[in-house]
Amino acid sequence: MKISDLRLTVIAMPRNTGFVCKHVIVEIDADNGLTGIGEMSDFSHLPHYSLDIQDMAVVLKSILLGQSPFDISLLNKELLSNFPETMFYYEKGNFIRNGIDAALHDLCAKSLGISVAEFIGGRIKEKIKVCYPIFRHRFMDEVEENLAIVRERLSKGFDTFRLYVGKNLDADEAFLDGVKKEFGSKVTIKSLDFSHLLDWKSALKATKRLSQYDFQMVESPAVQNDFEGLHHYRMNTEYPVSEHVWSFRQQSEMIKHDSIDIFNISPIFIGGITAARKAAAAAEVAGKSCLIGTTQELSVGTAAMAHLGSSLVNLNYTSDPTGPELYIGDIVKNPVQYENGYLLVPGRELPGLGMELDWDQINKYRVDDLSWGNVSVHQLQDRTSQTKK
Ligand SMILES: O=C(O)C(=O)C[C@@H](O)[C@H](O)C(=O)O
Ligand SMILES: [Mg+2]
Ligand SMILES: [Mg+2]
Repeated sequence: MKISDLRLTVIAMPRNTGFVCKHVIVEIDADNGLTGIGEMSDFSHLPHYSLDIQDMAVVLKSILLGQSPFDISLLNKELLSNFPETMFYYEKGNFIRNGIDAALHDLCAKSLGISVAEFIGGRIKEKIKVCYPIFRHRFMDEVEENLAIVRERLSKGFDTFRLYVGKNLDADEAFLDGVKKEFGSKVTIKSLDFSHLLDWKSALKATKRLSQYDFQMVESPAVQNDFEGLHHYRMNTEYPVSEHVWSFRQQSEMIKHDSIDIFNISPIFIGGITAARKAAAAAEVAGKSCLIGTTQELSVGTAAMAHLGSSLVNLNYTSDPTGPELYIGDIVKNPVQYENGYLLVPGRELPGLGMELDWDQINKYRVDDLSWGNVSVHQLQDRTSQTKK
């Protein structure tokens, strides 16, 4: 089997909040008639750093055409030399490699008639516990809106939430207080996510203030790449600490500095299923836990994470992928399913990722390019359509 063609389609998909995220659907054709699909998800981070989609297709074709899709290691090596890692969380080269790597996995597994989970080592679980995100409060009047989201999502089976914090601690506290009073033990707060907004000492002070409420762990409580700061934070708190993995150098520094307890691994931020498996194995060898993070993918990207999570031995904390629940639409005929707060892994009987593109939906949301226009810093950081200053 040889790769014969590649297509990239840009989708602009609004979230329920109105905030629009751009994603790229990847299709890789093989000379036996099969097509593998993947997703480069959520280019809305760093909106002013925009990529030329036509140019990207030309470069990717020059790397992939004529190659065997089974040469995944070789192709990843080649992709990495063209779209290298940087030490930055939202580096878009990782997004590009992720979409291609997922499509290669889909294509190879389809050609073998097996699911991606079986292709990468088999299934340990058939469903993955996930939590619903509550985006960062900037104003007190957002507290009631966010409590209403908890109410609505709880009625749909999501009993675990994560909270982005650190911009308005009065509002963070009021929200946690509201959750405790209204929902008590029916609702679990998995994590407080500081998203690198505060230095470790300020994050520690904020954590102490919020620790009168129950939460399981704390994410990104230091500025990016402050490995020692994370270690100091960790040594001064009783909560497990998690951090995203965005480069192997960064992961190795976090291991060396014993910075964290849990690696938040998402294929999008480390550059694919292949890289994510490597990161999970490194975590396992270092005696650390994992969870599957998210950029808020559509169903193709989320299915890839479900297959990955299904095969990991050290996935022992609640994971984050809830993208398909956040957007107003999707691009497949059979979106991934959530049940009682779990993401269901597409079944063994479905070859590849188990997703089928829906061209009516794609044509509804497709746009020409990845250019972004005017998005404010707070919209970017807080993932909201809110324009109030
Ligand atoms: O844990 C995180 O950090 C995220 O989920 C990042 C978010 O900004 C996410 O990428 C989103 O787009 O909402
Ligand atoms: Mg995070
Ligand atoms: Mg995102």
